[in-house]
Amino acid sequence: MALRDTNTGIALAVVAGTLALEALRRYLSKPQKDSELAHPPGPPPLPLVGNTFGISLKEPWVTYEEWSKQYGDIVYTKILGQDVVVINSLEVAKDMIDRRSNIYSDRAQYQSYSAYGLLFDTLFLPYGDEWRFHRRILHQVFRPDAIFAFEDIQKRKAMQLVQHLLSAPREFIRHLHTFSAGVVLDAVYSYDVKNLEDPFVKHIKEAGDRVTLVCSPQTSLLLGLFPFVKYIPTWLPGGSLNVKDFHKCIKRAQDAPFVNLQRKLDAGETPTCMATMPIPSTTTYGDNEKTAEIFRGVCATAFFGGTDTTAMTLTNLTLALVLNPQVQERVMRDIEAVVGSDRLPDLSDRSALPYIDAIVREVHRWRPLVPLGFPHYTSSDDVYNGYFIPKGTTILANSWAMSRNPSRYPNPSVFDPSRHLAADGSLLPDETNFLFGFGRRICPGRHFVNATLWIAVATMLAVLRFGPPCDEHGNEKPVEQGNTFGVASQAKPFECTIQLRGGVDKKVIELLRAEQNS
Ligand code: HEM
Repeated sequence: MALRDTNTGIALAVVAGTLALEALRRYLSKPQKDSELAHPPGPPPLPLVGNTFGISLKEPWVTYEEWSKQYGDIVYTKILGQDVVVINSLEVAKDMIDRRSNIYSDRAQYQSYSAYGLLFDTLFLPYGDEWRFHRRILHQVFRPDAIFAFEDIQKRKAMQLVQHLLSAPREFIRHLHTFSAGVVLDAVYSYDVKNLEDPFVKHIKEAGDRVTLVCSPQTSLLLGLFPFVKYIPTWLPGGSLNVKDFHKCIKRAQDAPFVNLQRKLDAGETPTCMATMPIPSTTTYGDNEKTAEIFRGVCATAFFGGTDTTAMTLTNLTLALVLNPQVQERVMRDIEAVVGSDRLPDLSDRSALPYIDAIVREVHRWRPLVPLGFPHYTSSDDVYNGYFIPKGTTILANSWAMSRNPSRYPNPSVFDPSRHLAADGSLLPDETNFLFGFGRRICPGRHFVNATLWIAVATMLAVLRFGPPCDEHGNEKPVEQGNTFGVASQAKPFECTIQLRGGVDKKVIELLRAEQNS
């Protein structure tokens, strides 16, 4: 990472200077407010920097939740001259972002997005025709009734995951990443990943990391003020921001999977994956070449958007299982009753095993992966409940605060899947969709990832038992329960034990072996 290899003191000074200059630029260039209506309430801003320094750097979502106790569900603040509205309640978020989605569906556009060619990725595109075209493709592939096409991949990869966990349990986080990359790469490009050393995975991972670096708010600011940073040679500190090298890296990650796929097609294979799905003739954008280029970008978006998110959620899920043996016991009993012990569960058992879906929902709620969602941006002025929300306001939906609402989720810090079940054991209507965002921008991969997580939990708990770590004398050690911080937040690395559970039928062991040898 570029900022990691610079001296920390210099980096801090550059960032502080950058922030101050940017604040001054925005303050001077900002037109006066043109409405008599008040903004929503919020903490009084300091000149130039606004409320920037009153916000926790590690957990801004906690600061915003505290503000909501004083100012209400919708809080206005100014960060570096930028209007920001933070929404802390699910009802208000639905009211604004879902019901007024024609106003709340845009994304802020930083100069770095176009300079680095990031607009191949749906996530960064402004609201408009090209974005709609992306969403049509994503919907066609990942809508609930289309994802069954990927069931075999999810099942096969889950069986490989169990094998990996049994053979090297200490490296479980690595296996969860291999599994996630494997499912998504196979679903998108029909590429079979064996391990994380795979050169293909390395290329795509490097491209993903560099996209994350360039789109971070600090780098965007830095590049806005010091555009020459783009030309720093690759061998100097900061060289990973070199724009020419960046383009090469992204192009390699986007094109290589297609070259590989073409080889398969030339050899007469008929792989089922996103990249071979026919694009309906109504789904075009510009000429054929442009359509094909966009299609490659949407495939890469699915890989970038789907891989780390799946692995990080599985890491949180493993922590939840280690800390809650009673949850594991219940799943094992359910699987025994519904599936028996001589085969593994598959997605056809899903409706008969609602507790596993409840676990998946609860892990999204218990440790929200993207606690502030991805910022939306208003494309025109709005008036909400008598408050003025100007065009160009950044909208942050505080999913973390929503997931901690005690009237909706009593004892919110407790991992309790049964809160998603009715008294008769059936699933309640899904109230955890907000953890995938809002309105027209809601994550298009949510049904696919929930199916992937379901099959992973079902397969793991049919065969394995997760427990706390032990020292060399076999005594249990405490489990690390902290969280990392960033745009996405996950469990800090922790230790655990993973063992074959008692009573697993020989047929199941043979099935797993057969999958490993295939
Ligand atoms: C646990 C896993 C995941 C979580 C928590 C998650 C969460 C999110 C969130 C919060 C957003 C922003 C939504 C908004 O702006 O309101 C988003 C956007 C997006 N996600 Fe996911 N996601 C996950 C998995 C996936 C997967 C598996 C895929 C693809 C197969 C995917 C593809 C995308 C794309 C393309 C967008 C951009 C949507 C747009 O801007 O229109 N995500 N995701």
